Amino acid sequence: MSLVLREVNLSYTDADTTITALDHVCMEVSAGELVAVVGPSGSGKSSLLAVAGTLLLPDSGLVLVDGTNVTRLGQAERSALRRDRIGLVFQQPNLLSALAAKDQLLVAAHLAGHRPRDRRRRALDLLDAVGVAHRANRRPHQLSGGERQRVNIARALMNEPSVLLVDEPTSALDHERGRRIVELIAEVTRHHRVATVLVTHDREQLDRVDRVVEMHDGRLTAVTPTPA
Ligand SMILES: Nc1ncnc2c1ncn2[C@@H]1O[C@H](COP(=O)(O)OP(=O)(O)OP(=O)(O)O)[C@@H](O)[C@H]1O
Repeated sequence: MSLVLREVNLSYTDADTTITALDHVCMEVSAGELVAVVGPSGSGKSSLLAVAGTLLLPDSGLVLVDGTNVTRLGQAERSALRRDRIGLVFQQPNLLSALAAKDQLLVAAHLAGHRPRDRRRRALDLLDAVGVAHRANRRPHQLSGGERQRVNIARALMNEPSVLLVDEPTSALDHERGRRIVELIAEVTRHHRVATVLVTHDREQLDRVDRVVEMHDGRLTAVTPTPA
């Protein structure tokens, strides 16, 4: 199992109040599986991704990435694991404004220590796979919103992660472009055998996912099969 959350609890303390964001959350995602997380605003979806992505440590419970218990790792080890095994895609593609599309991917691979020749070939292959090879030399402001999100997805795959965490990737896109991005995420999940968690509020885009889980008040309250 690529990603396992077991009895995960997370709370935020704000002045004199404590907000429970994750309440005994359990989840398992295997390689090549796409799981969607839906739920109302404030239900804990982004907190779930932050914990799964090792950006936040839970108050209690286990988070396993490829069998490694991340809650036992020090900060440097956790950063290395995040860089090497986890791909993150956020709502707004956080691309570097000065760099061309292919260089966004090369920087990610450089930081992970991949050989220059390998990383150049992989970057171009990935841009081709997500449909923007013809935009490889363009900078973010020269790309459409959909193209930026495609580059973002390609970059997240650059270091061959086991786990792909995607937070509302279609919120800045129109319906048709959004649908194509979810299709792309389904394709890369299968092709690259990543365990993908997709947070979305758009229930119309769930026909390409393997499973849907619902969050309410920090709890995973329902697990539904893919709509027919
Ligand atoms: N840094 C923080 N400090 C205090 N409370 C927080 C913090 N981040 C989130 N929360 C609270 O934790 C709860 C869960 O928030 P979270 O962002 O995980 O929900 P969400 O389902 O992703 O919401 P949305 O769909 O609006 O993005 C909410 O009550 C939120 O107000």
